[in-house]
Amino acid sequence: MLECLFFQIVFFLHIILLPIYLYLTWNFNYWRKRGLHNALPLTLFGSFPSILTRNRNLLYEIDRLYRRYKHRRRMVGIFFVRQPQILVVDMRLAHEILDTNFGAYELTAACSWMRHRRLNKLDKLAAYSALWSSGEHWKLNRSVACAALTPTRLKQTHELWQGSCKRLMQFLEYKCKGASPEALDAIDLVKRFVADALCITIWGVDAGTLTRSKKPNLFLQMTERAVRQTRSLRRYSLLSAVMPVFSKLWPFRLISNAVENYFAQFTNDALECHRELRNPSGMRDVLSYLYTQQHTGHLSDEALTGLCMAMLLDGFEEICSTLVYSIYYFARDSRVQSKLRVEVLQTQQREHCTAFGFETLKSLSYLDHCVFETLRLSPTVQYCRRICSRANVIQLSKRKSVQLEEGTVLCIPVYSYHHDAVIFCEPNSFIPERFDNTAPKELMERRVFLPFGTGPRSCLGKDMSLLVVKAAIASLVSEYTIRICSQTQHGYSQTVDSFLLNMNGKLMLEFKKL
Ligand code: HEM
Repeated sequence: MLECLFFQIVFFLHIILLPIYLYLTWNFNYWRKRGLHNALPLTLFGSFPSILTRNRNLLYEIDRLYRRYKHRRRMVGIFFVRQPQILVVDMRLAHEILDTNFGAYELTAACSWMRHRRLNKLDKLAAYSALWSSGEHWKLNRSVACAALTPTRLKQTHELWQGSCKRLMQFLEYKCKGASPEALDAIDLVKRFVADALCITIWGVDAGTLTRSKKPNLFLQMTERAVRQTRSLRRYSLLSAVMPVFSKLWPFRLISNAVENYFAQFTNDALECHRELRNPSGMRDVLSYLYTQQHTGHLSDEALTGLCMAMLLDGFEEICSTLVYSIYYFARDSRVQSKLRVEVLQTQQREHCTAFGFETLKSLSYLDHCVFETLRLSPTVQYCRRICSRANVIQLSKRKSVQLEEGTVLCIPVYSYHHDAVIFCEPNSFIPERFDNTAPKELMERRVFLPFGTGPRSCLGKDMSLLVVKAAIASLVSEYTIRICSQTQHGYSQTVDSFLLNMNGKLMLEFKKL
């Protein structure tokens, strides 16, 4: 009787598990049939076990594959759970995909996901972001955002960030007063500063994130909420890769109603200030610029909110991460920090100034190299993904080529390029001096260094980000020494070193007034 029950259970288990097994492994011959070498996929996991085990960042697994194939193949077939994708190993091919043959790969993973959801129906405001849009929408969004961030306009806005830096230093002083030793959470500090700098640049008003108020700041809370929501898209796209029907059953929203309403109201209030000329930015902010466009008949109120919100959310996390990592590397390396301080203080003396002007900030070459070294070692965008917008043939060697179908996803492993010892000696060390011989610009032109991507879809916030990050660092190191404190030595560094900077966690550092 028991034996019979046992066989029945085994039989039913087979009936249930066999279709799942077949479903998950059905595609595993996909690349072999097309004559492309593929990294051996595992059932359930595909080429990346950590997608499900979550024991380490996906980027390390991409890096493992990159190292295995880098001198042997231009690209290899991989499986994102069961979805066939391509890992682009050859940097020249990456250049072709991102830049010279852009027409064939114009979609990014983000905008392709948004396209499938019929843009504008859900997430009205996200539709104004160049990051999330495609086709004509993308061209329009990108051109409006780029026009608001031209070098001339950035020069005008620069004074606003100087105000943000001043508020940062006042806030730091206030925070350090009671603390002993002066240990502060660097992530919290950076988030407050970046929210302040972006808010004054975009809306022309003070977000109040660097005030002494003990109450949680609503602007920061809403920004973080929106960033968290876009992050959870990763989990959602994983489920969609296993079961494409999932995305139809559960239409994920990128920006919740509450966040959308908050920023719509915020934009309205800021516009009121503009109309009554109570604008503290002296009309140098992005909203004022867009408002003049609105008067010439181009933009609706919804577009104004959408464009402003997109600019905040497309760059907030990236600037925060770059700034937090930079500060962390300075705290770990007193030699670099001292050398940087000498450059900053000597320039201050020479120019007889405390705050750095636009041109002066650009001329601080060691600071420039420190920021680029941070972006090399810890690129905030670890890999770029592109999607074939039409069927396309890629030459693998003189005699061999492979046909890629429309919709094929290609992964460009930026982190792995930045950590390739053939290009960057001692790739895992923080050495800003490496850029003394070869300037970051030259490496970017050779497409071996891609902190801001390359080609028509490269980052449009690059110049603004570099200026904001450099202004904050110059202010900090000119007045404080930054050191790792005991809490960080025995815990947090592990999390940071494992690359995934946990922006919801803490990074305790010591700030000591000079
Ligand atoms: C240090 C800070 C930043 C870093 C490291 C960074 C990095 C990048 C990278 C690597 C890409 C290309 C992604 C790809 O090719 O798939 C990108 C795209 C983009 N970035 Fe940034 N970014 C930063 C700040 C910003 C800021 C402040 C803004 C907002 C003004 C912004 C807006 C965008 C947009 C809209 C795109 C998509 C462009 C398009 O598809 O046409 N970024 N960023």
